[in-house]
Amino acid sequence: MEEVILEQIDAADWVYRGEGAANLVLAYTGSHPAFIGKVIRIQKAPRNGKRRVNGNGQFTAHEQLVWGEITELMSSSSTRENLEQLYVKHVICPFLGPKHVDAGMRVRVTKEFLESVEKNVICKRPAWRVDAAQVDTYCDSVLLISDHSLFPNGTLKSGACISVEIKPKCGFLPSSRFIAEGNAIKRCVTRFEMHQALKLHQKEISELSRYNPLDLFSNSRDRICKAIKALYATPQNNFRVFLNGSLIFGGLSGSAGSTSFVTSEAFEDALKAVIQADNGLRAMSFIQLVADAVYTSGVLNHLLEVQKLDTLDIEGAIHAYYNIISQPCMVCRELNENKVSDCFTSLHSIPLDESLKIVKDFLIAATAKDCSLILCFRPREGEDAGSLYNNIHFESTKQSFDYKACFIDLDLKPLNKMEYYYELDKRIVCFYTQMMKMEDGADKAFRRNNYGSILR
Ligand SMILES: O=P(O)(O)O[C@@H]1[C@@H](OP(=O)(O)O)[C@H](OP(=O)(O)O)[C@H](O)[C@H](OP(=O)(O)O)[C@H]1OP(=O)(O)O
Ligand SMILES: Nc1ncnc2c1ncn2[C@@H]1O[C@H](COP(=O)(O)OP(=O)(O)OP(=O)(O)O)[C@@H](O)[C@H]1O
Ligand SMILES: [Zn+2]
Repeated sequence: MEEVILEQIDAADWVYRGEGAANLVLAYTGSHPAFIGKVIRIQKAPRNGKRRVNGNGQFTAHEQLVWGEITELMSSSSTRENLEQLYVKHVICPFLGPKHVDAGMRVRVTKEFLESVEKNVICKRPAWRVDAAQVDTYCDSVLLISDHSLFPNGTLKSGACISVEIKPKCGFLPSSRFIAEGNAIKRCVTRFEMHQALKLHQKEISELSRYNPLDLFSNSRDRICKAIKALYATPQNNFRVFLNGSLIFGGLSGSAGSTSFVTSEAFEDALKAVIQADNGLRAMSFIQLVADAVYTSGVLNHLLEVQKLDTLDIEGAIHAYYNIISQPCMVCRELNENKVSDCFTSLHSIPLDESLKIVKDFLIAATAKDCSLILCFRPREGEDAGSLYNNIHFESTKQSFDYKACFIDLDLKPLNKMEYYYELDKRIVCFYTQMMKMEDGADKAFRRNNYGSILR
């Protein structure tokens, strides 16, 4: 195909779909065959002038060591943007399968295209996202990927299409021997639950989520359903629903508050287009449908395997990181000399390739702990044995759906985030442990007072 360059005149065909901290995502509304059914992912630049810790430019020398053995990543004369795409294609895709991952392709854009897009979508963007970052108009390409909230070649005649986006986060409890005794709580309380407590304290969320990732990854139909119900009740940034590509549930580009009566009524109404159930039953039917698809597709089993590449936990991997950057280990330095356990000392004497593997696997797992899954459904009319898609028969509404499952936001995590990961982990665990102690203390005081009053 002749190379297409997106220019100022093309900007009007791209409409706001959503955004995260790093990228702005636009859906195509025009008629160019190369772009129908696609979205573009445009990199943002923070307004405070600081580069994101994800960084731009190329791999650092230490990153070249970590990723060096994956020749496909090294052989390019690439920019960071190309590397991101090659990382999805050559590192993540083999784990999750090409059916569930679209690495996309880079498309060249002019500065005027990006400036025009920025102007067109500004009114759709949440104010806090606008304040935080703008389109990086110095990029000369954007990533073109399939619009996973639609079916390719879908026409309006082929019926409505409903998709759900789930950010499942980490689905297992770590069991690494490097976890300090004082942090043993990590072995029995999920990272998600502990992080919620800190987020609430920092007012990043207004209520604790009811979602437990262990339920979603449990492989049990009932527990998966429990997880989807919890995501529906407290969606935050973990759950959204789109109808024909338009948001009908959850927070666009950020966190949503807990589901109110009004929100659930509106959702119930929007579901009319796809779920053939009585009013009041559609949302529950939809939740069941999503749970069935998660269960039968088994896609989360693959994701969990990738997450579990993090075998040592950040408390172990951080030492390997210092080996790679050839600097004194700040973690061991902070522990006073007789407290540095033998297992840390032994980690500092492993061969370099072992350290590289530990950190590489940790970073791949970090991608898998932060990505999202989009499940997209369309009602199937009549028998279509030739369909490319999985089929699910939904007994409670007597409907059949085609569905597909794709992962998005499979970004490469920068090596220089390792210290941040260590610090964040410490903060999360510390806050949670303190909170438990205080609750325990308050509980004891409560019991003391009550027994006291009973005795009196
Ligand atoms: O550290 P976490 O678990 O809070 O994850 C971050 C996410 O927070 P959340 O899912 O809300 O807890 C965070 O999501 P939000 O921006 O809060 O929606 C990002 O996905 C961040 O990744 P990156 O810095 O954009 O590459 C994520 O950072 P990574 O840890 O994946 O690098
Ligand atoms: N291929 C896609 N198909 C449909 N919708 C998409 C696609 N990619 C992204 N989106 C939508 O755009 C939103 C933002 O995309 P994405 O998560 O990739 O941004 P990000 O800036 O990388 O996020 P983060 O804050 O996690 O770094 C998603 O939450 C999703 O709703
Ligand atoms: Zn160390």
